[in-house]
Amino acid sequence: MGRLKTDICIIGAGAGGLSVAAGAAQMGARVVLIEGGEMGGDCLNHGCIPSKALIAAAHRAHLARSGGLGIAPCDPVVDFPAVMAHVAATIATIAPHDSQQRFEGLGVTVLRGWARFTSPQEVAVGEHRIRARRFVIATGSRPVVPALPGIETVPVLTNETLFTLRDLPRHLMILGAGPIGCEMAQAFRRLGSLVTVVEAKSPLSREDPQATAAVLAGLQAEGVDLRSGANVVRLRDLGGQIEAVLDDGSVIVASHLLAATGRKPALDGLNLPAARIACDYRGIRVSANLRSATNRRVYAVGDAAGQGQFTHLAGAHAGVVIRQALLSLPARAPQQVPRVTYTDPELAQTGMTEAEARAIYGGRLTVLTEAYARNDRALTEAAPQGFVKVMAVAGRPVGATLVGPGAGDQLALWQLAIARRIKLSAIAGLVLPYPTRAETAKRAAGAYFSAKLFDNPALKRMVRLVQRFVP
Ligand SMILES: Cc1cc2nc3c(=O)[nH]c(=O)nc-3n(C[C@H](O)[C@H](O)[C@H](O)COP(=O)(O)OP(=O)(O)OC[C@H]3O[C@@H](n4cnc5c(N)ncnc54)[C@H](O)[C@@H]3O)c2cc1C
Ligand SMILES: NC(=O)c1ccc[n+]([C@@H]2O[C@H](COP(=O)([O-])OP(=O)(O)OC[C@H]3O[C@@H](n4cnc5c(N)ncnc54)[C@H](O)[C@@H]3O)[C@@H](O)[C@H]2O)c1
Repeated sequence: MGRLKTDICIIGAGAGGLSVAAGAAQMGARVVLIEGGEMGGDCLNHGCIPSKALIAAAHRAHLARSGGLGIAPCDPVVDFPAVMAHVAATIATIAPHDSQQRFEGLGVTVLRGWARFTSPQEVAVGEHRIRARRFVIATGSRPVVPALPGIETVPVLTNETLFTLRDLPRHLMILGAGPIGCEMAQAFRRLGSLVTVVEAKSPLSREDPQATAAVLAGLQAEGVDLRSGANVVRLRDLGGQIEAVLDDGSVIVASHLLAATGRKPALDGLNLPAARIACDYRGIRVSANLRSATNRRVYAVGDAAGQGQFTHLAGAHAGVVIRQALLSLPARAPQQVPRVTYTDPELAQTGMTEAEARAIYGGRLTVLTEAYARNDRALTEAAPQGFVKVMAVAGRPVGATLVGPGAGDQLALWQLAIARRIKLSAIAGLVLPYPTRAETAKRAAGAYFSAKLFDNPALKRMVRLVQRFVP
């Protein structure tokens, strides 16, 4: 049995754990990193990377099928095994960055196995016992499969198995229209599957309703059969087919079933009581600095910290832990976390939605909406759908909602502006390259001032006065 003493012991080598490990090791700390599954965690192996690689292939098929701008549409031949080979190759290209070899090269001790606490200051993995000054729980989350009558009798795909498919589903039924459900519905539809989505409540319910409507209109126009406010009351295996009976009496018969009904923190098996670490359904109970409320040696990052499920949030959490655990500096988890749903059109959000801002600021809120239909680049592409909506208070943005191609990339400007409290006047005054979709940001910001500038009798009088005297 190996007994190890270290400065930091990290459980989970996904986005959060790897970022803490890389930062801590390169700053001179002794680091033990424990991974029970695959290095790289969910994002690399079963999440962001395979889903976005699949979405990219589906986008190509969609472009070919759409034609337009003088290009005749065609019925693309989708070679699904080749599409999945692209997905696997993308993972393989990125994997070395997250590999055991790379981390050992950085001086990290990497142990493969499932970790469990044996006491408030010790973790066991296989034959090893690790005592550490600080522990970081970075164990991520797992898909929740709903306990529907008959679900145990049918094969259920989750994100952990979806990307191992070798044959294109003839008819994919998806439970849940959150980001996973919507992204995968559109991708599989574009690749040629029939797709039915059953959503118990409302699709993308966190998002701005106007933005959601634009995304859903796109999905439905492409043939995704979306059943909102519908519940599956019974599932049955018809021998190679899956039958779902909904609460309105309708019946769906599909070849495949994907559960995209949310995720719960992966804390089972950690034996948290042995370390006096409190948790709830969201994750480890942590303070604003991500430290366990009940065991001060312990931090949680990423999905396990229960503050949101995004790779960039896990990365930001890692920085918060490193500041405190290595440098003894204060730090807090970020409050303003952007999110993007990678449908076409993309839906990107940072800061407050209109509804959130209105609830807080009431009449002080100004909402500035700028449609891409007024953007020259969008018009050259004959893709005028979507808009930028900016929530502004006292001359500064407090939220931004973007819908359209590349909305996620264009969100960066608003993320910075809101985080750094940059004034709308600064954005309106930017010189941006023409023609770009980013100009929509400048126009939206400019709209805050245009009424004051162009419909202002006092200003008009002043301009006329000045004009009388200038030579
Ligand atoms: C289909 C899908 C698409 C997504 N797309 C996006 C996206 O586009 N953008 C985005 O920002 N986010 C996306 N996400 C979310 C993103 O994948 C997660 O938020 C991110 O992976 C969380 O990182 P993490 O480090 O907290 O956990 P993970 O990456 O899940 O890593 C946790 C690791 O801990 C290991 N582990 C767990 N328990 C133990 C234990 N007891 N002992 C040892 N090891 C353990 C696991 O094996 C795993 O490798 C997506 C998720 C899914 C499912
Ligand atoms: N682009 C991205 O950044 C991205 C992409 C995918 C996933 N993620 C992360 O992963 C998390 C999980 O995604 P998700 O889409 O699985 O979860 P989610 O919780 O966001 O959405 C799940 C949906 O399933 C519905 N639902 C729950 N039980 C149901 C049932 N029995 N029948 C029908 N519908 C049911 C819910 O009402 C909800 O709309 C997200 O919250 C997000 O943080 C991010």
